[in-house]
Amino acid sequence: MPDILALSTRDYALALMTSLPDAGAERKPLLARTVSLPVADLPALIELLPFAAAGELFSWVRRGEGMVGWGRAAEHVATGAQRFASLRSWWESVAGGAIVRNEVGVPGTGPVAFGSIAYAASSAAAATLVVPQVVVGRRGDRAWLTTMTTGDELPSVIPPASGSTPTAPEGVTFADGASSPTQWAGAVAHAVELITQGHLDKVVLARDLEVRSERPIDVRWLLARLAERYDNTWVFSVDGLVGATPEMLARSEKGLVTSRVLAGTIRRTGDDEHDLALAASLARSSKDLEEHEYAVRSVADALRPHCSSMNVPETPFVLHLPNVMHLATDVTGVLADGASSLALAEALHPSAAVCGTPRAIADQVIADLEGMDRRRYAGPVGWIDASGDGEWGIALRTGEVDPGDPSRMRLFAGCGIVAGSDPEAEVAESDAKLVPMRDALTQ
Ligand SMILES: C=C(O[C@@H]1C=C(C(=O)O)C=C[C@H]1O)C(=O)O
Repeated sequence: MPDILALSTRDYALALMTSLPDAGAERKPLLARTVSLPVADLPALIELLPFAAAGELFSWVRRGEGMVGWGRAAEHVATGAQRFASLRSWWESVAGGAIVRNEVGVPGTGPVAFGSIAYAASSAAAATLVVPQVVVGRRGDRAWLTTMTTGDELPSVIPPASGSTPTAPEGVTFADGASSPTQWAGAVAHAVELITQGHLDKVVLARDLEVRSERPIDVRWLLARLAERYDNTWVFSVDGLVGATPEMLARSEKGLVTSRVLAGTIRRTGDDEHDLALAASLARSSKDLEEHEYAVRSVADALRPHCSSMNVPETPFVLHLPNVMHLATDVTGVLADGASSLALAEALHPSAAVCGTPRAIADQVIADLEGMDRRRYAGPVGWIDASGDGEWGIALRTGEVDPGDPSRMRLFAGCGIVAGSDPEAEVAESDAKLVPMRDALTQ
């Protein structure tokens, strides 16, 4: 294994391509070493990412804190109904058998894996956990560097410097995905009918857009734009899935569990005074409050068996993002059964924020009306450490780089549909939710 931190970023990318661990390498124990880094001169985390293929770059960053990683020391892929269980048991054995030197000791240090999980058991997309070769993290006034390998020797550690300048996408075009906005409005109208007839209370319907660029998409460009503009979100990159999600499915840290539930949305106009009036109307809108209530209940019900005490606020607050505002509720609990963050994400997925109520009927309506595979959109995305602590957001405001053609991507966005939903307004809301990724690709 070459000394990866001593290489230029371009050489590094080449070295990476020629030194991926062979199939048998994962059977060796994972070696992980975390050292403290001086915070003072550390560049912004996303700026540290080297030039590499989309699937080799990892990010979980909010307001300059979090982690970035690159390379692959180990990985596990799973599909089907057992995908969560398969990832969990793989991680338990890898992290449990790891040889670790950790001089920092905060959540996210030591062995760590980034993951993203297909929304549906029937999806053609997989669920993956990837242990990067290098992770750099920052939290408050602490920063660290973790190197990991399943080979014999850890890469030698030198303080990281900024990677090369990311390249802007060029000649980007967008085309309808599985359905045109008009067809999708038809699906929404159909869903409203099913709800009015009493078949279900709420269903979340999504649509997709096909993106083509004249050159391979440099995900570092997208991450930097998203981080700069959406500081109320977690800016993620896992295995070519890139986005800025405002919704935290499950965070678990030292026995405290939190989940940020979003449902109920209004578009921003750009006029601050008008937006404040809209925020007030959102907080009073019975349609949005109803949609929100279903989502909060689904999260609280799924967390309760794992918690000794819980706090479920009765009234949501309004979360302001540059493109939209959401009704939001932060649910917290004290963990009673030692479930890992990934096990909690499994228990919570899919919440009514991305599926509906009742869940089984909503899932069937989604399968019948959406006419597409959500792949990893609306599935959990995040990270887990050796203690099981971690953060799993819902992969929203996101796009997936085509693994076979890095100049192509698919973007996704969806809306909660209830009895009072208007199909045209839902098309406009889904357009607003596509704005972060569209802008990152074009501006
Ligand atoms: C489904 C999405 O967003 C979800 C649906 C929301 C709504 O319908 O109001 C709000 C936030 C998210 O929970 C998406 O962004 O694609």
